[in-house]
Amino acid sequence: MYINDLNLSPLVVAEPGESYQAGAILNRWVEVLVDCPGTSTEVEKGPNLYLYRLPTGLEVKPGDILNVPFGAQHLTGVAIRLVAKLPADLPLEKIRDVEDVIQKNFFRDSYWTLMERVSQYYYTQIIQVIRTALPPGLLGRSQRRIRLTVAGAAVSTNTNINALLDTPLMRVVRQPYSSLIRFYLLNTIENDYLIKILALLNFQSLVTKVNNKDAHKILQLLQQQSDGDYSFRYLHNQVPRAYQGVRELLRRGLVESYLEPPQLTKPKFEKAVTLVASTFEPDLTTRQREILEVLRRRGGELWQSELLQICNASSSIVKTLVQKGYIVVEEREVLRTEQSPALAQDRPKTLNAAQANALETIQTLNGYAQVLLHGVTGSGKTEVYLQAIAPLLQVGKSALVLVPEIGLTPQLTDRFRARFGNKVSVYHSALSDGERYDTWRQMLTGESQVVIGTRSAIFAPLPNLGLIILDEEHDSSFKQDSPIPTYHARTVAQWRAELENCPLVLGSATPSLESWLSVKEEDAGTERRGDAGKEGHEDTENFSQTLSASPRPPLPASSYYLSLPQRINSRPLPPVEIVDMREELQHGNRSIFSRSLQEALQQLKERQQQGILFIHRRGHSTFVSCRSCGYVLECPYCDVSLAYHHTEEGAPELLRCHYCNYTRSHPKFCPDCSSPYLKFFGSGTQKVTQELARQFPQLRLIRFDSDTTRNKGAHRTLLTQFANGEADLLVGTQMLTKGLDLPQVTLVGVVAADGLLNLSDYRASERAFQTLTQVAGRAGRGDDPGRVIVQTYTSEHPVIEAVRSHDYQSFSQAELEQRQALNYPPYGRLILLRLSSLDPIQVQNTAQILATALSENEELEILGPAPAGILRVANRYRWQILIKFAADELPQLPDWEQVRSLCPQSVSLTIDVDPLNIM
Ligand SMILES: Nc1ncnc2c1ncn2[C@@H]1O[C@H](COP(=O)(O)OP(=O)(O)OP(=O)(O)O)[C@@H](O)[C@H]1O
Ligand SMILES: [Zn+2]
Ligand SMILES: [Zn+2]
Repeated sequence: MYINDLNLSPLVVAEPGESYQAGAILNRWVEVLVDCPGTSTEVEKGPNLYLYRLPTGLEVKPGDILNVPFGAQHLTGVAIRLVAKLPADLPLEKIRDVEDVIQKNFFRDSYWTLMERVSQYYYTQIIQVIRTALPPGLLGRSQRRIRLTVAGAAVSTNTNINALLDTPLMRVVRQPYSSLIRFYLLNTIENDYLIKILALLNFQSLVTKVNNKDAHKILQLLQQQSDGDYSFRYLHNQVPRAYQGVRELLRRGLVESYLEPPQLTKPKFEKAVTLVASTFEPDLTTRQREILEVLRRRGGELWQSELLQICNASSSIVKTLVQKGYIVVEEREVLRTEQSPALAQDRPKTLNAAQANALETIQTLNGYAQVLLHGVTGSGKTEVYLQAIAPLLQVGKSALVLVPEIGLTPQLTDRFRARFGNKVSVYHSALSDGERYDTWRQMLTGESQVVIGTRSAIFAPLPNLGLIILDEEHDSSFKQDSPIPTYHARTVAQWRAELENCPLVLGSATPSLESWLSVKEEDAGTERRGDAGKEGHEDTENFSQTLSASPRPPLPASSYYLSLPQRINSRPLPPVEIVDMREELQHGNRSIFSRSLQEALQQLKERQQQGILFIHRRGHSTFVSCRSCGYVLECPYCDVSLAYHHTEEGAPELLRCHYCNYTRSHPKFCPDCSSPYLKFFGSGTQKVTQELARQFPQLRLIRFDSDTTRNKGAHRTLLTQFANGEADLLVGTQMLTKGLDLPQVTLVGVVAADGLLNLSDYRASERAFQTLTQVAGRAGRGDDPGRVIVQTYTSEHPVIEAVRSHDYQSFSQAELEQRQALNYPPYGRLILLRLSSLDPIQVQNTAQILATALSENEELEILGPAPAGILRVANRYRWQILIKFAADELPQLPDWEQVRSLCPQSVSLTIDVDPLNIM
């Protein structure tokens, strides 16, 4: 954070009145958003919004990050709006001064507007949106610190130049940064040197000029501390009016204030060794020369730890070389961005006609537009993304690529890294806080780059966005169910593309019905939404102007439909065989594997090919019950049965709740009737792998589910093992269905499709079709033809038929007709109110009261209140109300604050806009 400190707090603090802008400033007050709810004496303007005065000489603009006093604390906040005139009734003396500008222009206008749209559309306070967008813990928990400047240190040490060279500031200045920054810093030193000398000459008079008693106390405290550095809070505790004292010292240039990022997210420093001598003199021992040679061969610069490791040397030899003047050792910041193994450089492929056409269309787009790239599995969508991004990087722009799950990022990121090298960074919630923080700061530099990330990466603060891509755009993991805001990354991406005026590419083999309908309607020339043209870019001077405006879905962009109807090299899509498990039973096959699948598994080994087995559930079995009395083992906190988990021979047998993670040991006897005959029902990944091991001992297996991929890097390790041929069969859940591109996989088996089909959700069919098509699409991507076997007890289901015939069009046609008839999305819109409480009666009553109040609005269709699909989870009782309305005419929506006020304290309410899970 040091660099920023230098930029943020000027080394020389201007005397009041000296500022050339002083006269021009009319707006003397500013509304500041702080991340601190609750009561304080500050003048409140709205939720988390407080009014402050701008001290003379301090220039503040909306979007700056500020430091403000708040009660007895100091907080970080965002400047929202400048205010020229105050209402007459405001007690002026209650308004406190802004302390300082921490970072200028942090939220650019378009970024801020994005925050506001998310806040309005998802009925979430803006501070919650900001929390979602920033790396964890960046706002609010930052600590303001005060330290002596060079002049301050001179005053304190009252000694010579040498002492000055060891002040915190000088240490900062001596940090090795890029040559440009270094140049800047060196210049600063020169100036500073003058100040320093002046300070030395002058210090007595400087001190006498400080005529504030508290300031003197603070100076003393800082002098006694070896680094000359304290948190403001500490000073505040020690000195009654620390606030004024610090201001005085700041004004005199004796101290400077800086913001220390949260503990978790401090920059990481390591020692770097740089070769500074060009010739090696005879004063060197052979060993020393050896080390210098290594350094030279590696380009003259290495981390010290690396150098020592390569040379198998100790740090004392480095010290000697420093003393002899051959090398310098400096502390340097290491960015904790996710590392990947070195990759062979990859060249753009020659596109086939459909790819070339798609690329050309994308490249001719100028500004905001939406492209649906509908390409069957293995049609080369990723290659189109890569080639669309390449020219953008050439002109200094950046690209944002969103992917559904971390499970598939290693392979995808490798492909991007092989093409674009270290211009690629990864951003998702499985990174450590430090990694997230550093990756995020890397984005702020504005260098052209590619960011690949999951849902929340849609908020990546890339300044020069040239393209946004959502890969597998239909995937439901782009939607956040909780916590609030319950945003959908696709919706946010549409706003963002509009605000940044860049194209948005939605890629999928099985587009969501939302995206499909929007291109179909564009085709038919119909306008779906009536409010086009209402909005240009927001007024940028005034941040909060839209705070009260009504929320709106993204504007229709000019949209394009691009199709990649064939696989690369005209490879056929794999034939899909449907096996009716009822018939298997009739033929006396009681195994969980049909005869077809057994035969195919048998052949795998013989043909030296690989297969993927998809199971809907992790764990062993869905439930355990007693054969004697029928008792089912259930979670004591949720209304669900416990799943049996048994990882391997000798491991403890456990029962686990998949909702709240409650875990207990597997009982030997029925808790109800003490019978020893407990039976497992349903099959999860564990049971299937056990069964496989029994029936096909020759097959080597890898289990890939959330149990086996919990550790960091596990996804990559398991997938690499499989890709290297260390196993014959990959057995896993949902997370292996997407994006895997392994040419040697010829067989895909779906153990039981029924778990996907029989969900009581209006989206169940769509989701089942998408999942099964994606899984099937993993087979036959190489030279050997693929084969897919889907086992089911309901072979007549229309989804099964559509998957068999690879027929997206007629499936979505039929599905859309049903949705339209019932006014479900994408025709109608939904808002789901989720209520929960520890008190079963109160939550039910509240739900009833809310539903009654809401039904007064005739434009809304109210469904419910109804208990949630699983009434009790983690001891909380859950009820819900579904609100349905027409998408094209936004009705007068309820006043959510009023709705909230109907909820007693013990009942919590979440408003889920455009919910995907309504079970
Ligand atoms: N023009 C091309 N010539 C040769 N090979 C190509 C070409 N385009 C893509 N490929 C290769 O074809 C394979 C499939 O491409 P890719 O993974 O991009 O498909 P996809 O459409 O993204 O698939 P899915 O949606 O199923 O994940 C990859 O191995 C890719 O390197
Ligand atoms: Zn029993
Ligand atoms: Zn539970």
